[in-house]
Amino acid sequence: MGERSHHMIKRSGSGAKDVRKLNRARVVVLGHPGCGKTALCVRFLTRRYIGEYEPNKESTYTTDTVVDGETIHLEILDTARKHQNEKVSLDASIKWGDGFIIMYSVTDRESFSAVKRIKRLIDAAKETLGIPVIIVANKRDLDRSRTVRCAEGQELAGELSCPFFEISVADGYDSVASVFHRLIREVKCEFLKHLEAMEKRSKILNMRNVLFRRRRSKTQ
Ligand SMILES: Nc1nc2c(ncn2[C@@H]2O[C@H](COP(=O)(O)OP(=O)(O)OP(=O)(O)O)[C@@H](O)[C@H]2O)c(=O)[nH]1
Repeated sequence: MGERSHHMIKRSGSGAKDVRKLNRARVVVLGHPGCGKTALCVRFLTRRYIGEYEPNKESTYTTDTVVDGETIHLEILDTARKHQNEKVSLDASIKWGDGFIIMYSVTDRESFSAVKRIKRLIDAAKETLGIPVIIVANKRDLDRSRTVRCAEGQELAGELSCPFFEISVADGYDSVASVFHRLIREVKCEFLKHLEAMEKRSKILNMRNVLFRRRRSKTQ
């Protein structure tokens, strides 16, 4: 996985099995303008739904949340409209993140079409497989104005191998929390895979060093 320097790993006392714990994670919320990114972040942070937000505003929020009994410190980047067309700054935001929410509105086909493009940007910027990405369809309360069927969202998510949620930020907090918690679980899972790969690599290097030293002592 990408840069992991900001993560802290807690280890238990001597003799006990090491406990690897992800203490912090960075989440980036991406999506076409007006799909509800700020509403999603504010709902998660405050449990409240506020109808209108300043558009085009990029914000970073921090919060502590408990997932599966473990507290995790989250930094959440709510990307702004300008970013959707500015590849360089979007790249920087993507490199910063550990996990991603790509959002669209079920009332806006254009926002649905943007999902694939955004996913490609994430894959290109991270240059590695297994980046945790969740696709979120929002505004399901506006069923009469719906232009994207739930099945289309599910199909797209399947194609991109991402978990999928269809929610209404306006309607409640629980589904919003489920999105963030699922993403944190995915980030944790990738983090552990990354640790295991590093440990395996260091074991192989150690073995090579031991063999090398043995061979040298024999020839001396
Ligand atoms: N009916 C309904 N409206 C919503 C929902 N979520 C957000 N909205 C409304 O959609 C509009 C845009 O929401 P924002 O959260 O500002 O969207 P954004 O993606 O942050 O927009 P930009 O900052 O312009 O990129 C606001 O008027 C919200 O009140 C929802 O679940 N249902």
